[in-house]
Amino acid sequence: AQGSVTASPSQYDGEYDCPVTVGTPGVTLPLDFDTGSSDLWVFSSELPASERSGHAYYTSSSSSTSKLDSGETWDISYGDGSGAEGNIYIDKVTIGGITVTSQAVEAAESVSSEFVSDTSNDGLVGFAFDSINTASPNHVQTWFGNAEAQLASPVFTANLKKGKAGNYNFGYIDSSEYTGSITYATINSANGFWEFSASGYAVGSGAFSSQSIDVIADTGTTLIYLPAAIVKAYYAKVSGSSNSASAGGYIFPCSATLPSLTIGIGSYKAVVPGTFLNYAPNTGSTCFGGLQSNAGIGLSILGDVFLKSQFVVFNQGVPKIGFAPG
Ligand SMILES: O=C(CN1CCCCC1)Nc1ccc2c(c1)OCO2
Repeated sequence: AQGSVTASPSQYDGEYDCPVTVGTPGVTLPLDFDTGSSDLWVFSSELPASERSGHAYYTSSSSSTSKLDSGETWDISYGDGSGAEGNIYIDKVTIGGITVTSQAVEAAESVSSEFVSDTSNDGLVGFAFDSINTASPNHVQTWFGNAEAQLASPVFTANLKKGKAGNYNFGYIDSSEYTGSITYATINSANGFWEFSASGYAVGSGAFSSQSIDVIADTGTTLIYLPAAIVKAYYAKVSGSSNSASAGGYIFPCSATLPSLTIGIGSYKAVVPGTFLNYAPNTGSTCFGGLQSNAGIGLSILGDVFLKSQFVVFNQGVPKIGFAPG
């Protein structure tokens, strides 16, 4: 089997949400596909009504195929401080025409305010490695982990776009979605992430600095977070920029012309256009950068600002990750 699903950007490309059908009869929910985590969780009838407002949700008792995963709970916290927790049902989950008949569906009993107010999604699908799934006392498998048996190849691809719909494909690589050739990097999955070493960076037309940068590819994170020294070197080329405590990161005049950012993957030079690095308006005539320091995060993240400039192959078989111009 093979599948494909549309990925729709929220405002400012903050996240990319995809329709996922759960249970029988199916309820279709827009879920945030997140290669930085490994829980599939949904807003549910078990939430207080106040936390469900503005959201669609899963009601396990209305699904004839739902079965309580007795004794199992989940509780997740994300790097941005948001979180959710609840209990678990086994039910049918279909994405892009591919159905997993016995998927662990983590039903939310409580969600943090960030999720209540983010009405773009009604939960998440984690596409990282099973080792960081939060179900307890036993891990549950990701949807992709369960779907792999149906796929010709243990791959999914991300074809995210700036300001318009893109897609995720499962089980195949569509050569019409990229140009040139795909360059792969080996994945170190020891921390449960799609983690690899980038080979360096360049700012605009400047010299490429060859250095190993440990990064994760995370579709669930909006921005790019890199070591402070690299970020400082980037904004040194943006007149009027500053690292603003009140804004929570680097800002600059919205009229600024931003240089591109090149990230090396092996010998491949992945270029993020300067326009992608003006993320969104801040206050007044200042704008907030799509590249920010990783200080305090503990790792570097290639989030959507980077990923939407590329065609990305996530191969869980090896594991390896591939990039080509989108
Ligand atoms: O938390 C996330 C991603 N997370 C994915 C699930 C939805 C809520 C956002 N990313 C993230 C991770 C570390 C960070 C950060 C953001 O901001 C500063 O440090």
